[in-house]
Amino acid sequence: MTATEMTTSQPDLAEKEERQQSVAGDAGPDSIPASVTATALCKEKHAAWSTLNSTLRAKEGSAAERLLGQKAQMSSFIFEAGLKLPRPEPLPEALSDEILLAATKDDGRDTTVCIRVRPVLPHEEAKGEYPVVIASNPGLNVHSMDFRWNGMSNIKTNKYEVDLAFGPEHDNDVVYNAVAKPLIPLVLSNGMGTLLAYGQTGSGKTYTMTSMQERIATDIFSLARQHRCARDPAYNGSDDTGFVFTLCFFELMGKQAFDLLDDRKSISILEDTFGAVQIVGARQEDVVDSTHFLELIERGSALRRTEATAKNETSSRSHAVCCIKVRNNELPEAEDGMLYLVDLAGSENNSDSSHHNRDRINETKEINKSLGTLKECIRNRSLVGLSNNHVHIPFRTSRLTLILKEAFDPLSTRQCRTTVIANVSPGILDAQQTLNTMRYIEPLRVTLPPQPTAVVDDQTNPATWTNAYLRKWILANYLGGRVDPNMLCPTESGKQLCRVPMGTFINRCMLCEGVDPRHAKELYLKLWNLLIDARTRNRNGPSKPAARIDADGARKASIRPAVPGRPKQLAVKQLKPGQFVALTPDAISDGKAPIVLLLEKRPDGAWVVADVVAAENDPDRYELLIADRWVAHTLLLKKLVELEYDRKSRYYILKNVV
Ligand SMILES: Nc1ncnc2c1ncn2[C@@H]1O[C@H](COP(=O)(O)OP(=O)(O)OP(=O)(O)O)[C@@H](O)[C@H]1O
Repeated sequence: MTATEMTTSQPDLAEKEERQQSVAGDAGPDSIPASVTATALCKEKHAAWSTLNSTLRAKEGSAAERLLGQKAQMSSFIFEAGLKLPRPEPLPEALSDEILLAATKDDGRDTTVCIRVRPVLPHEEAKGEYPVVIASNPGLNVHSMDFRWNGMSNIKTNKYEVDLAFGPEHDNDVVYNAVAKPLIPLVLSNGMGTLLAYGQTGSGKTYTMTSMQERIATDIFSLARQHRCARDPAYNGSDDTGFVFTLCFFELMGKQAFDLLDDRKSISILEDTFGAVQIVGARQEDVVDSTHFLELIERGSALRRTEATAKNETSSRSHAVCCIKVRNNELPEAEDGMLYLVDLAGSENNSDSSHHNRDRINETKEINKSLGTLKECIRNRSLVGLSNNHVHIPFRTSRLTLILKEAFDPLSTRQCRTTVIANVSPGILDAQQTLNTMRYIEPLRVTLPPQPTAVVDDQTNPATWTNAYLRKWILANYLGGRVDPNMLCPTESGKQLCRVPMGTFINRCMLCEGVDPRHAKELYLKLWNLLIDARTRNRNGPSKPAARIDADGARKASIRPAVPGRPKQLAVKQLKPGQFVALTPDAISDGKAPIVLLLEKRPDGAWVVADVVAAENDPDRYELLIADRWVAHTLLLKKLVELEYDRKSRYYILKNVV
């Protein structure tokens, strides 16, 4: 107890004793009634508590001030230390071809991870802010202060590897040509391209995304014209390119979505029974030319919700999704190409959001949660090819990842490419947030093991072909090399090309001069015949005849020789598409697919089926591999089984054997 505390507390004690005596002692005529004394005591107690509270509050206040003072000291210390850093070397303004080639090389990955460091802004420079984030391709160096437990500190350089790093010297054209422009040909040939701008609030996401949108608005029409020119020598360069572009623009805030082309009307993001994602109620505008495209983007951007944050006066507090659908009128059966341009909401850390009210704190939590799910989906999608175990991709957890589902779905038959541009502020005061951004994006860049180049397992099985062997086969096998592999399969392996739908395949072939749809279809069927032969061989053993597909598309079943006297297993007339059927034991060659899903009955009575395999970690649950199709003779089909789809685990569960 301190001296001052002693002086204030001793009279209190004396008074208390005196009072206790008067309450407990002889109650004389002028003594205070017990009830009155109790009230007085309560009042006094209350007064003592409030004194104590105000003393504590004063102490808290001075502690907070002291903390603020320490923080200010720390900032100036960081600035001083930053000023001692060597000035970064200016980077060349254009990225060399070598760097671009290395970043876009075919290494089997569907995701490109880039970083963009914006310049120090004039108001930051006025405050003495100093750049400590330096792009040095293909990586990034972040200098940060490292504080030790003993009070010592030094400057630490954190190195990160990315596919491409853009510095303040690189303008929007350099960024666009390297990351966004390559997505347009993919989308025109029915693929799906996704461009995501990620980063801390105020790091330049909207600046980057707006400039990408402006350039895409011009180039998508000119590239469509070029495509038409290459296909049709009689084309006169008119606006009728055969492609129809439809745009919708909306923002996502937690579980809510608002249409930015229709006065922020509330819309719904739903998955239909076929698993396709529908944006219900959103206005979809057919875009006629670049001016119209830009007008729509401007209209939508003006309606985005913004709030002031610690780092940005007009921070976007939502994910803005601009979706461009490309329909090819010449090939109506092909899937529509999709281009998603997503300006993600700015990530904020705890200190940035410390002055927010409850709603804003919840909003920040929602944003960070959806960004976490996005990261998990991108990373797990890259891990699918690396692991033998089932890799869970939680794309249904947030609306954003549900919309981009196809980019993460390993069973997607479309060619997909995702590019993430992580934006960072260059200053020393943002170094911690920059490190957080790097920690977020670094795991997205999964390095795949080197693909075998010269070794082809089985020259008669396209599923085992590398891209190099596939190219060789196309050049050697088809029309004296008229189909250009750069158009048909720039990066795909044999297995990936077999997953491309027929419409898309034909569309890609027709981009080559002198190839008509009939030739393209023949090539598609030739590849599929090889694949079906190989699959059937694997299943039935080497001596069994294989399934065939005729030029008119009709499949002939692989005929498994009937075993004499074998009892009839199943009333084949009962069979309908959509039923699950267990196979006979000798049909299950490797024990992997005990059950199949009936897809389509061929004219000769055989069935096109898809494999249903037991989950790796749970033999009672099954997974449908819709892309693994083959033709099964009815003699291979043993019993009807009932499988129930469990939405929660996304597996099928065996209910009953009929
Ligand atoms: N590469 C750049 N060159 C010049 N200025 C830039 C660059 N990147 C960003 N800026 C400027 O930085 C400021 C913040 O950028 P922007 O609004 O795009 O940030 P943001 O990441 O979208 O922020 P938020 O998430 O809060 O919306 C703007 O004034 C913008 O003009």
